[in-house]
Amino acid sequence: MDGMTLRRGEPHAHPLRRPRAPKRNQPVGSASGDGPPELVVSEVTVRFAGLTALDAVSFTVAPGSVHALIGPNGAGKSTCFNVLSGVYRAASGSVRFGGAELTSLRPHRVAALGVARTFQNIALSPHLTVRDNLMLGRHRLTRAGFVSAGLRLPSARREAVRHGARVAEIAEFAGVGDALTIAVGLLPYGVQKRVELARALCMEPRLLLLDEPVAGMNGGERREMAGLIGSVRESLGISILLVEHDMGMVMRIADAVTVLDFGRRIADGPPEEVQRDPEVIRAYLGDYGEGDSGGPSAGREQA
Ligand SMILES: Nc1ncnc2c1ncn2[C@@H]1O[C@H](COP(=O)(O)OP(=O)(O)OP(=O)(O)O)[C@@H](O)[C@H]1O
Repeated sequence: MDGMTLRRGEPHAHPLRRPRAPKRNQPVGSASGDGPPELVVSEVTVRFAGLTALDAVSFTVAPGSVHALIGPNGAGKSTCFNVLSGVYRAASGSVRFGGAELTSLRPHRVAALGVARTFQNIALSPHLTVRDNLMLGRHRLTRAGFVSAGLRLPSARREAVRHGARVAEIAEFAGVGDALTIAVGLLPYGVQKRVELARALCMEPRLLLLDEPVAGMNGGERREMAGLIGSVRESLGISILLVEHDMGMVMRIADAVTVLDFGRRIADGPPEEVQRDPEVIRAYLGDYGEGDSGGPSAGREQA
């Protein structure tokens, strides 16, 4: 299953047999020849004690699209991500990814279906090298058992070589190929965030959940990350659902936007429509204060 497709439209090519290593952001292939299925979130409700964090929220992430989930602080975005990745249970509603119902699955079962996630705060092992962190991302694809790996049986060695080559390829794609032997904790913040995205790609996902991928980055780092996310969509055909406060980035890279406010969906559609929606403008003005530049149409100049 891992890395068998060079790019969409070339389903039989094997990226590891290519004569030249891909340069940064060149296609590296996806998990399988299959495109991702739709992600259909239907009427999902989540309650914490007396608080309704998500109130019958519905939206659909089209296959191969970049879909942004936005909203003021406390709107329910992280709660939604946690439902999609199996961390929180919904009180009601469903989340279908192809033929699978995700709401009843635990996180490792959701991951096994090809749903990978990055976190708001970097969740890498800082003392391990980039290569080792990325190899950990391939854990679920590893077939060699503990014993055969420990005994360094030929089959386990061959598998390790194959995963190592794939890791190097994905690292090149993400622009961190030069850092494979460096401990993650020694790298600049923006590079660490790209390593995190690369680790998610190492799971050969069909759907990527990116939680504030450019939070804390400077302008240059933001542009690089936006370019990388665009490349993931264009080269790998992976669906991407992202939570992001940087509205400039959302409006530039998202194909569709869902807006939450107090746990309710208040808008859903193409970015240019959503940013003109009076209810969305009201929600943001309420959150940021009138005249503040943090509203949904404010960020075009950002990043
Ligand atoms: N584990 C929890 N227990 C109780 N309440 C929670 C829990 N997680 C979230 N909430 C509450 O649910 C609501 C939605 O929170 P959530 O973190 O999903 O919002 P968000 O849109 O991601 O906000 P932010 O942009 O600030 O990260 C908030 O009122 C929050 O306080």
